Amino acid sequence: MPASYAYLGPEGTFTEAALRTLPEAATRELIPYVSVQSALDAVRVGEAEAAFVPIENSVEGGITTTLDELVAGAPLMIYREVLLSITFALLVRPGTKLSDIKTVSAHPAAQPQVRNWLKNNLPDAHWESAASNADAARLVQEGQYDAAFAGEFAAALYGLEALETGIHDAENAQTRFVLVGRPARPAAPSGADKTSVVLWQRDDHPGGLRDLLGEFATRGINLMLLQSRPTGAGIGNYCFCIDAEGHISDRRVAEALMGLKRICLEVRFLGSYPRADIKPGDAEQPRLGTSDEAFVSAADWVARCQDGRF
Ligand SMILES: O=C(O)C(=O)Cc1ccccc1
Repeated sequence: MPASYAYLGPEGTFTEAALRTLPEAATRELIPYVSVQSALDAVRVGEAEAAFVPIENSVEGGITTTLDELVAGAPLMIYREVLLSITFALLVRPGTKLSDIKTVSAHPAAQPQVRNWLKNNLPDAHWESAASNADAARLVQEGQYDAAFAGEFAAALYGLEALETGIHDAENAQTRFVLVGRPARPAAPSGADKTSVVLWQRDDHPGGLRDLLGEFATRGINLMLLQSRPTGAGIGNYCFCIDAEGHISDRRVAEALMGLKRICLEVRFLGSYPRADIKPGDAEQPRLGTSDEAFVSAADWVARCQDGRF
C-alpha cells in the first residue's frame, strides 16, 4: 500500500492547508491532483492510500462533485473530517491595480463567499471558474486571468501578491474536508462520531422522505447533513446524502441503518468517523431509551417473552 495521500491541488489549496492539520499527514507523501475525481480515482486504482477533498461549505452546502463521486462512483469510505475557517485573498501579479482587473478566477465553491465583495469592488470583472483556488492563482501567474481568489498563503507559491485579504461575504464561513479511502473496518468509536450514508427510495409515495427520516428520529439520532442529489434517472429522481450523529457500532445507529436497509431500494454506507466540530466527551448523552444498554435490555426482554420467561 503506497503511503501517500492524494489531494485537490495544485500546491497551495485550502484542501492542502486542511490536510496538513491531520497528524497522519506528516507521515505520508502528499500528492496534488488536478481534480476531486482524479484524486478519488487514485485511491480506487491503488495509486494512493487515501484522498483528501472538500465536501461541504457552510455558505453554499455540499460540494456536488465530491458528493456525486461518493454516491455513484466505485465505493469509497470516509475516515476523517476536517473543518477549516476560510477567508480569501485577491491575488494578482505584482504591480496590478484594482482598476486593471478585468477577469477573476477561483473554484466555483468560492463564488458564493465573494459575490458581494465582487459586486461592490469589481462589478464589471468577468468570472472564470478554475479547478481549484490555487489553480486559479497558477493561471494568474501564467497571465490567463488578472486575479484569483485563493488563500493568502498561495501568493508566494505563484509569485503573486495579495491586493486585498480577509475577503468573505459570510462571517465564520467554514469548509469541511474529508479523508476518503477504500472500504475497510471503520475506526473504533471516538466518543463523538458521525455516520454518513446515501439512501435511494424504493418507490415514490407521500411521506417517503419522512419514512426515511423517521428511522433516525425514533432512535433519537440527530442529523447533521441532508442533501438530495439527482440520480440521473429523470426529473424528480433523487437520492439523499445524510450525515447522522453517532457510530455504526452504536446500537441506535445500527438499528436505524437496519430499518433503512429494509425500506430503501439501496443504502450506501460511507463511513463512521470522528466529528471535527466537537471533542470526544463533549458529545450529548444518548436520548432516553436510545443507549446501547437500553437496546440490549429491550432485546433481552423480547427474547424472554419469546421463551415464555417474562
Ligand atoms: O481547496 C481549495 O483551495 C479549493 O479550491 C476548494 C475550495 C473551494 C472553496 C473553499 C474552500 C475550498
